[in-house]
Amino acid sequence: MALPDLFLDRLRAILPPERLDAVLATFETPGATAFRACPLVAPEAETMAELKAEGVGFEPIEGIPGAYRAEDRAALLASGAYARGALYVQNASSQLPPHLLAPEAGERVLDLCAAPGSKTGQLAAMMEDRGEIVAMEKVRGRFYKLKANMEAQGATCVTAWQGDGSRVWQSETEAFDRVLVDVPCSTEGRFLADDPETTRYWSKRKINEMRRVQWRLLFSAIMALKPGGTLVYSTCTFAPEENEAVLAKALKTFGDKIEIVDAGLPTSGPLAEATMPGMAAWSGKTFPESVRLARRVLPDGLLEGFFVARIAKHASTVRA
Ligand SMILES: C[S@@+](CC[C@H](N)C(=O)[O-])C[C@H]1O[C@@H](n2cnc3c(N)ncnc32)[C@H](O)[C@@H]1O
Repeated sequence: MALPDLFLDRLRAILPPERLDAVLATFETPGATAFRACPLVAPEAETMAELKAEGVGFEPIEGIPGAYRAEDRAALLASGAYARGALYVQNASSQLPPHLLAPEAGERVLDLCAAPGSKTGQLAAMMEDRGEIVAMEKVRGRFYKLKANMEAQGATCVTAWQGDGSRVWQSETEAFDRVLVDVPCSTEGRFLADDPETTRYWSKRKINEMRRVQWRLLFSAIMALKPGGTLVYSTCTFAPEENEAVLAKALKTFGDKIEIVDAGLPTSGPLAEATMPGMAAWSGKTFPESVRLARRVLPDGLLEGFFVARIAKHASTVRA
């Protein structure tokens, strides 16, 4: 397997031994295609009926509301619904964070690292396009992609801002009901053994660089969240430095003003079987017990490798 040796060694230390072979097998072939309907473009029932009428096969994904698995990717992409923007191709794991965040219509929501807008569009649909989603993106080209995607998905409640999300809290202190922090990461969950491009920029140094960026973003997200609000932190990587260690730093910094709470994922069924709790320790460091409430999603050919955590903010983090 052409994956970096250091990555494989780390994975052996991260995963339970009985899960290792199944996870390694997923790096050999691209995963199945998952998608969701875009109800702000056309009602979901109409889109699914249209796909059926065209002979495009799909089945609902158990445990993830509104997520479907396509039988044949090419047929899905050739469908009328895809051409009209009535459906959006999005990995099943990537559809989890918006469900954990559970935004309600009328709320003010911050999507701190938003492009290309897969989760922003999903949030807007969950909010029935009512309220406001501020969607931030630092990289100019990706910001324009985000804007185009929101237009295509009929998400008029989204205000796209180009800028550095790690600074937004300075002007938007405790201003949002919910915050999604889907941080940039070392993307280990997307590695493919026969595609060197997927691992090209990976290194221990990259992990450490990402960890610093992620901490600044999570800090900003917590500061921008109203007391009483909910935040979801997610990555598509296995590295504990970018996952549990970032959460542990938040707990150390903010104490009992924040709390990691149960992620709220199903406790039985295929999704539950594909996940494991956050790690208790890594590299000689023990994490606070509540970090175990985060969930690691292990890739299984449908779900890609992911990490999700839900944080409740109990009190203001602004110093008097
Ligand atoms: C994992 S991707 C987000 C994917 C997106 N949430 C989605 O579901 O489509 C992380 C994004 O954060 C952006 N980013 C990196 N640093 C940032 C920063 N300081 N502020 C805001 N966005 C940033 C990256 O350019 C990238 O588009």
